[in-house]
Amino acid sequence: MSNYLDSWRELPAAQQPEWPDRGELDKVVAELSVLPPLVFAGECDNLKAELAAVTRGEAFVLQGGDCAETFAGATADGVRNKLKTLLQMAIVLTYAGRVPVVKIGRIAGQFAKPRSKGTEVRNGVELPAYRGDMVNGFDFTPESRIPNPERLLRAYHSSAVTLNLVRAFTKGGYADLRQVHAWNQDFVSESPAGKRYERLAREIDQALAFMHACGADPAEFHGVEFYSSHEALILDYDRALTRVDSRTGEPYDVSAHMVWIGERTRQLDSAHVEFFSRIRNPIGVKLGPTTTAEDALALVDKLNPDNEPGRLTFITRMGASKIREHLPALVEKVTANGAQIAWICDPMHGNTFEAPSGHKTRRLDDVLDEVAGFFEVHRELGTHPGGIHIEFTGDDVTECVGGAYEIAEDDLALRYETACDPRLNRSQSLDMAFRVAELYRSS
Ligand SMILES: O=C[C@H](O)[C@H](O)COP(=O)(O)O
Ligand SMILES: C=C(OP(=O)(O)O)C(=O)O
Repeated sequence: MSNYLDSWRELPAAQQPEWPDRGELDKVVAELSVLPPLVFAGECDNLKAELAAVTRGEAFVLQGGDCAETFAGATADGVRNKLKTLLQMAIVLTYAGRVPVVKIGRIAGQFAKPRSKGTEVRNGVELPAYRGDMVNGFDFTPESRIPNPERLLRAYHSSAVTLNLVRAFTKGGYADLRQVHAWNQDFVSESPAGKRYERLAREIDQALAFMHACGADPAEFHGVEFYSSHEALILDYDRALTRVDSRTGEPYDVSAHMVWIGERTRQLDSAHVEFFSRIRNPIGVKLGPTTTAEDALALVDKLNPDNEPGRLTFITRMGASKIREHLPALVEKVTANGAQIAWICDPMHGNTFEAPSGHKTRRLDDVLDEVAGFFEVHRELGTHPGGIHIEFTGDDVTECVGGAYEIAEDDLALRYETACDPRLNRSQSLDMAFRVAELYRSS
């Protein structure tokens, strides 16, 4: 099995850190290889079954969280705020969109970032780019930017702590449907989206009271299934956390329920695609505007040769100005080929621009327009718009412009806290959920 799982080592692997000491890396990898799994293979299979329902048009994916998690951000408040945002969005989609929602966090492992440039220049000083807390430090000093393999271990432990909190919140009463009001009790409650949410929560209360009176109180009302995911970028880490499932004898990357391949590492003959072809998790591939239908079909052949529903999700990230032009041919040809795919829309990564202040940002209107384009294309082709993949935080940050509070480019510096790309804040995320629910109902 170890040769089978190591075939990727012969192939070009983009975006890997230049570890200064290979011996140190080997020591850390050996340690990671014997640590307990973060998730169980059976849970990965459950997610695969839920994603199979998405490919059949019976459910909708909400996948989201930080662009780049940080070790410092793995606190009870930080995790609870993200979870709260996702639960609020999911309830809006379920209630207003009338669709079961598969909830997947970009959480408990999203610690590595692919970068457009290998270095960063500030005031004439050039240093290696920050590649996520799993690799090097965010501080702009030569020491902090040196890749340090000890960080792989910290990423594992930070993921474990986060997942522990997520499991406690989602199964220990916090995600109970009777808590719909509690998720809305802070700064977001005063926003227009927060007020709209409160009205919806009151309707849910009434529906619950009615069902209770009828004697119905299913377990699904008292907790939610919640899954973890990240971009499996640093192959030494994800390989070290791959274990053979004792039930089936099949290998799973047990660092997360779902892992995805990024737009920058999805080449057919790349180490990433090879590694992913060997694991049995549900997997995603990001597809940008230059993807051809032939590229997508070749990925289907390599990554899902048995055409297993729920195994492969395509996460398209075209940009608002390109999606209506580029997505139709992809979806049409892949569908004509009979491939079982869950199609989901990442409306963030194709819509980033630099504000005059130098902050990377995104306009909420562009984000919503890409989602609208995604629904239009699928409606036109008679295929299923299967979900959204977004970057958000539970905090009141000012990183994306627009929304009901009209965050302007001049406001970005007020609370710009992301370690990499700009995220939607709580009320922008809720705004988005209402919009997506409307689009879903009318599609
Ligand atoms: O999150 C995605 C990428 O890591 C990010 O967009 C890269 O940003 P960069 O273009 O600043 O390197
Ligand atoms: C890097 C990312 O996206 P993409 O690969 O689509 O650029 C990401 O989602 O963090």
